[in-house]
Amino acid sequence: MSQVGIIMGSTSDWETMRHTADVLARLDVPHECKVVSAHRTPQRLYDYATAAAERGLKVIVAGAGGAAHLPGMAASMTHLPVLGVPVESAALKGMDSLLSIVQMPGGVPVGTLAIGKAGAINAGLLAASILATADEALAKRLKAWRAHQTESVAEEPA
Ligand SMILES: Nc1c(C(=O)O)ncn1[C@@H]1O[C@H](COP(=O)(O)O)[C@@H](O)[C@H]1O
Repeated sequence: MSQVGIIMGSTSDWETMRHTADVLARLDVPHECKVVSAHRTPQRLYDYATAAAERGLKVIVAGAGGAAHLPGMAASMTHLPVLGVPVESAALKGMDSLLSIVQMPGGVPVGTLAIGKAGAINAGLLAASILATADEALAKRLKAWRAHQTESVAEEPA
């Protein structure tokens, strides 16, 4: 059963959001990936967000670009933690996505990550960290990931 639901506003977001899926796969965290849009498929979003907790999901990662209302609207319909990834847009380089996601009204939180690939990677890691608070084996895998990352940073620039 999937623990993390990765949703995105369009198939065009996959190039970014695949990094979230990749991190979760490497950490052996069961997850699912769906295209769901607040704007284009509002009923699909309603059905997804309202059923998410019952289906056993623990965290939702929502990526969207431009007028990125998807993470906030998902958060409005579930008590699960929602992590928002601002996808880089062509016109405004993702500043529009970032500002659409980050400035939520008090009472409906979205944990907002950085624009683009780094945000997508960190959303996967953060989702895993949340799950690891109740999963010792996953916590060990996350610690190993960090250790490997530390070891792989070169001491010399060239
Ligand atoms: N921001 C949203 C939402 C939403 O927030 O519901 N639905 C689609 N989109 C975004 O529109 C951009 C362009 O989509 P297309 O490439 O399909 O034209 C995508 O980055 C998507 O996340």
